[in-house]
Amino acid sequence: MPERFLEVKIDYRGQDFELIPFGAGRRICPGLNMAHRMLHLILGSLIQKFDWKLEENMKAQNMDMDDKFGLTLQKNVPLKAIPFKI
Ligand code: HEM
Repeated sequence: MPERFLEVKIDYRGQDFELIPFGAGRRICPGLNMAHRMLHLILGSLIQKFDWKLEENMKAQNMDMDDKFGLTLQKNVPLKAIPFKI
């Protein structure tokens, strides 16, 4: 639910410990600014240039959305999204 971050003023640059995708403190990711710029471009390009489908016989409503316990949240069963050019 990415929309849970809309309207929320959480700093992702290592100030609010409820969200630290780049770590925090002295060893914080030095690529943070570059990643922040690139991510929007990459994600935007993937959405604009391709349509996406699930594996054969897989329906969105049957997708396994369970997660694994750990330091970061990972899907229990990896999502295989197949791009096809528009
Ligand atoms: C979405 C993209 C990225 C994420 C989520 C990410 C996340 C992280 C995290 C969590 C750490 C560990 C920080 C810590 O120990 O507190 C880290 C370290 C590091 N990242 Fe990134 N990173 C990203 C992109 C990049 C990019 C684009 C570069 C370089 C161009 C980069 C270079 C590094 C380096 C060199 C370290 C080691 C820093 C150190 O140990 O002092 N990262 N990153």
